[in-house]
Amino acid sequence: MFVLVNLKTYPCEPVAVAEAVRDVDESTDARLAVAPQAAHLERVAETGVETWAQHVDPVEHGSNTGHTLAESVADAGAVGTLINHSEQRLKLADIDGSVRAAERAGLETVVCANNPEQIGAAAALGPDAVAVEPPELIGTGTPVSQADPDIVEGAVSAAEAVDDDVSVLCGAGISTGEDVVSADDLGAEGVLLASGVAKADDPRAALEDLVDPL
Ligand SMILES: O=C(CO)COP(=O)(O)O
Repeated sequence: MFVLVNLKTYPCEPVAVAEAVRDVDESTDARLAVAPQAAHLERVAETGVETWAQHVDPVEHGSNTGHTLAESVADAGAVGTLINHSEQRLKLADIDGSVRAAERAGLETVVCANNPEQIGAAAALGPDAVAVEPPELIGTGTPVSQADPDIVEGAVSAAEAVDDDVSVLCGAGISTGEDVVSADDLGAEGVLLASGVAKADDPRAALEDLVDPL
């Protein structure tokens, strides 16, 4: 299973969380990675943890003030990027442009979507993976894998129908090892989570719990 920890803009210590993700990754067969704020990518990547960007824009080098260039996040040490997160929604043409920009920079891509219908559309753009995250469950601590298992199974079927090379992750409310096992049982190849680690009193212990049953 792939466990991708999104730090959003939570007030956590990104390097300390990165070191915990790196250390826990070494103790498990699961693949762990962390997605900090763009401004923290370099410091996080220097810890040796697998580092992801939270977003890249559909732009090239040039006059694009304030945009996030895929090549810059790759230079900072990111190896992948989220695209179209529920908190950073893009138009369809821009999702396509961001996937192409990420590919150009050699970044792995996970395109997020709300439901199986959108997952099918996202898979058609040819990312490495898609992630289904019902917005109403994000940050609630109620895991999608238990609250809405149909949406995870539906996302797996929708992606498979379009392109079975595209992996499916799920996210929203995932915070325990049991939640990750449920996601695995429903056919997801990984989970995307945030508050369960970034807002935990002890992020390292939260991560250890997450991977314990894997
Ligand atoms: O949006 C998410 C991950 O990108 C999910 O957030 P929570 O894990 O806080 O529900």
